[in-house]
Amino acid sequence: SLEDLNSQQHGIKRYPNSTSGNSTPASSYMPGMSEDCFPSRFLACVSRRESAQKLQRLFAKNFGERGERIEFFAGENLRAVRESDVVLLCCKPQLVESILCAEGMKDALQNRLLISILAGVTINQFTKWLHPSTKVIRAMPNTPSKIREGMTVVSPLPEGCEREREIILGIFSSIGLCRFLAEKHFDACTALCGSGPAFVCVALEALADGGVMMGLPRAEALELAAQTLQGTARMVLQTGVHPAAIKDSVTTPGGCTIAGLLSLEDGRIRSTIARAIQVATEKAHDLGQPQKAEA
Ligand SMILES: NC(=O)C1=CN([C@@H]2O[C@H](COP(=O)(O)OP(=O)(O)OC[C@H]3O[C@@H](n4cnc5c(N)ncnc54)[C@H](OP(=O)(O)O)[C@@H]3O)[C@@H](O)[C@H]2O)C=CC1
Ligand SMILES: O=C(O)[C@@H]1CCC=N1
Repeated sequence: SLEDLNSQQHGIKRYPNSTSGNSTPASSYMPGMSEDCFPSRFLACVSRRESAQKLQRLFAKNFGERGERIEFFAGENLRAVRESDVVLLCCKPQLVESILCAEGMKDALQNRLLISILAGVTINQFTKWLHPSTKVIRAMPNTPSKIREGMTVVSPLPEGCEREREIILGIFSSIGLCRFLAEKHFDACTALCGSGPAFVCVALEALADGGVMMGLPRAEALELAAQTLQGTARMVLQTGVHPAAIKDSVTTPGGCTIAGLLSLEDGRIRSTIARAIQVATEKAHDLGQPQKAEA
């Protein structure tokens, strides 16, 4: 099947949301979890009251399709953590120490699952701020999660954490693809899928600009570019065909595609894009080191 081809050729796999085969009823383990391991109650914490109000307005319209509830807290991290089973940490890397070392936080986080999406901050760093009973994992989601087309990479869980694994998949599979990868790859994943949407948007904008240069109306040029990008990416994901094979199949000998491709190669497009991932990876690593992040 296409799915088999995917996992053989590129290891692409969409993990299921379901908890089939699970023998522990969710309610006996974590009261805030629904049966399918998706949280039934969310407590969103920010620092400023205006942010909480803004989020409240935003989520008033599009939240709770599975019956889950959301509440907003400004400057009340400790209270929210005490009422939670799973904590998703999404602050800037340079704020993590002050947030986790706030009075009472270490105790409040005992026996909780802490999921960090912070760039560059390692699990080893977290263990210094936390009680040993706090389970820490890292996740690196990206912006297309907003339309449930995200790519989230999650660090592996220790043995015996099947329930936590299902909770993590329940959360991140609901907003796109989710896969586990060793923590040593996280800085590269941060660059490729965390920063990736920004890099892709530069290419998208440039494609549309080229169309505009040749007389296309701006809106249509952007639509053509975006759908072309989406369609091609979906071919790779759904069929497992290598990008080089798609490129070759488009390229008629002596045609216009090879003319455009040679122009791209003159501009060293491949090494330019690959180097962007390299420097973003190096920077992501530095974000976890306080002195370097501030430099
Ligand atoms: N942007 C992206 O695409 C991705 C970002 N990340 C990671 O996500 C993290 C956040 O990045 P980003 O979303 O860009 O940052 P933002 O500045 O947009 O969001 C940070 C949030 O943290 C809140 N906050 C700040 N201080 C506190 C505090 N003391 N207590 C509670 N909440 C607080 C802010 O609330 P308030 O508004 O009230 O100040 C704000 O809502 C970073 O660690 C980044 O590495 C990971 C993957 C992708
Ligand atoms: O630019 C950043 O630091 C964050 C991490 C990945 C995406 N944005």
